[in-house]
Amino acid sequence: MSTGVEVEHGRGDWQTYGDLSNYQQGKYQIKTFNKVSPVGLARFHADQYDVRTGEDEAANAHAILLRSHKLQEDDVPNTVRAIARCGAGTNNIPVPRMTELGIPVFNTPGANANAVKELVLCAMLLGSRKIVDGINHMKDLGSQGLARERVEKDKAMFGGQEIKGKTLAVIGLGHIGAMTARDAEGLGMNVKGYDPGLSVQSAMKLPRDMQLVDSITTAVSGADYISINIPYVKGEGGTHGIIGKDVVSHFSPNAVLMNFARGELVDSDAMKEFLDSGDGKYISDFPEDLLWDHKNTIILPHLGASTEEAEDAAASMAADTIRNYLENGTIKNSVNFPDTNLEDRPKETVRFTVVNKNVPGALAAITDAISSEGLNIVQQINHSRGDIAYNVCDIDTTKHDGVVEFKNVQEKITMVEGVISTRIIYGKAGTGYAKNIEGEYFI
Ligand SMILES: NC(=O)c1ccc[n+]([C@@H]2O[C@H](COP(=O)([O-])OP(=O)(O)OC[C@H]3O[C@@H](n4cnc5c(N)ncnc54)[C@H](O)[C@@H]3O)[C@@H](O)[C@H]2O)c1
Ligand SMILES: O=C(O)[C@H](O)COP(=O)(O)O
Repeated sequence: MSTGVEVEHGRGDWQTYGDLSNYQQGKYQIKTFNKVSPVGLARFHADQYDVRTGEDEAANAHAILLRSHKLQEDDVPNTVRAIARCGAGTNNIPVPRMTELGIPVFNTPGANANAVKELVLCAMLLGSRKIVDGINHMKDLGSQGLARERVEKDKAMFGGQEIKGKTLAVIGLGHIGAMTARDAEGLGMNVKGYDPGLSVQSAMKLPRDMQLVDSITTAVSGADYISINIPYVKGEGGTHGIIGKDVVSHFSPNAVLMNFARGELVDSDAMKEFLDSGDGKYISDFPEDLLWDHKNTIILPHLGASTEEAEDAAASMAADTIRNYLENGTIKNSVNFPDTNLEDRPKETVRFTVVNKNVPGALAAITDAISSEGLNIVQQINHSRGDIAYNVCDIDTTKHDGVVEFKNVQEKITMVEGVISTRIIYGKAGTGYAKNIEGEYFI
């Protein structure tokens, strides 16, 4: 990807940060937590990437890929440029802190939605027929040699209902909720849904006859089945315990709540009270202390996204996203950084990116520093989101024979008030990254 011109900049050794013994110059280092699909990891070509799946190998990583691992700040060395969640929920990542550190966090919208939807449909059937009780009963009978003798007689103990004609309420009509609503209608159910942030993309996937309502309580009132498919967000205005006493008080006595989103969305005390008082059911892939062994619950391991297809799709999307960021500076599907996509880098230019606090004057300081070194910006993009701003500039190298002196300009820009990090995306993979850490320059 070189233009033939040598760009003189810091080597990105990060010597300050300890052990370099496993650091291969010239390759991006990818650290994984959890078991990430090898199909996805294969997107990191071995000539440019070194993927580390072992424990204690985070030192000097350039990017992190993970699933549900609860990421701590200590897992994130200063060399890390980006983090990707192979999946939807990013509540296991300290996203606000990563934003402060200038690190984009990505997820993989929709990549595992079909898998979750299928498990929700399965849960609905588990909730309408006594399938689990029946299986356990047959095992008991079998172990006593009575299975064939009692099978017809005992079936009367396990009668159920059909889902056709029943009402399903879907809370959250994103990738999973919209698919669930559509397929439930296909199975002959009446569907209603609630989502104050419904996207156009999701709205287009909703079944034609579904009823959109304007509150959770309206959605759950009179519903036979309820599926919650929203993110878990801590703090004020968040979704912690959103299915609380007030909402549960609107449940029909026999309602089945399916929670394949996050355990913390449901207030366990309120749910237990509801389950104690009638025939309602709770089906989830998140075990909560008060609920996991209740007679009216069916609790699975966290299996929603655990299909081969979903694991491959989520890991592939995460790997492509990280590659696009590391190799081109492009941001897509970030939960804390603005979408940013500059046209392909023109020939004979060098790409330079800056992450800075979204404060007045930073952009001007960056462009001034570049022009004061006699360098010309050919194309540029600057986007912001909340407290963070991101710039990508392509800088002309044609007027420089041999060496373009970029070292000084990078240091100058990195040390501008409010700048967090800068990157020269050129030459050897993994080099050219500089950070302003509390007023000190690291490269
Ligand atoms: N069990 C699993 O393995 C598994 C797998 C994937 C996702 N999930 C969970 O499911 C959640 C949803 O996944 P998705 O892919 O559909 O995400 P998504 O972002 O496509 O959809 C989420 C939807 O919820 C809506 N929403 C947010 N807050 C809401 C509220 N208070 N009330 C109603 N709607 C609200 C949003 O507007 C959005 O449309 C994830 O955040 C994750 O926590 C679990
Ligand atoms: O948010 C998600 O995508 C799911 O909860 C899947 O989690 P997992 O990748 O750990 O199975």
